Amino acid sequence: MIHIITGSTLGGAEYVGDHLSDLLQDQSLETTIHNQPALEEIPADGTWIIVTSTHGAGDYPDNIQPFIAALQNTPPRTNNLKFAVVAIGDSSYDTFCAAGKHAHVLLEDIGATPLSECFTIDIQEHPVPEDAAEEWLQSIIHQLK
Ligand SMILES: Cc1cc2nc3c(=O)[nH]c(=O)nc-3n(C[C@H](O)[C@H](O)[C@H](O)COP(=O)(O)O)c2cc1C
Repeated sequence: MIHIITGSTLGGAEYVGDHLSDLLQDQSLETTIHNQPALEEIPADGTWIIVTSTHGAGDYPDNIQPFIAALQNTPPRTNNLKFAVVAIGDSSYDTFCAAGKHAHVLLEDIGATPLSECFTIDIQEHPVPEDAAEEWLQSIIHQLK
């Protein structure tokens, strides 16, 4: 099972999560989308794809903050957990994609196995972030089958 966990304020990261889910299902892979992620409801095995934007001054969107805090405070066993992070942001901020970059390091710190580097999408360059995310997915999808 591939769990798609989104952090979004304005909906953009949620759209990217929906698009990745559709593409994965087209390849007969099973997905569950968590737009209000709660750590206790998401098994720490299989694959997590975290898709998060950055808000405030390098902060996580509100909806994903409790999930991240729970990961920090009560990390699950991650021996069987692979992950990838898609970070969406705007390069006009000094804190470009800070939330997604933080999530990537956090998951590595708690022992999960990365499937790729943290993938950043700059909305200045990619006003439709789904397209960049789709291209990225093609580069890692062989690891998900
Ligand atoms: C108030 C505000 C603060 C933002 N702060 C950052 C930031 O610190 N770093 C960054 O990379 N992008 C920042 N952004 C850009 C958003 O991450 C970007 O617009 C993203 O596409 C929003 O995705 P969402 O619709 O999922 O919330 C900010 C946007 C807003 C409106």
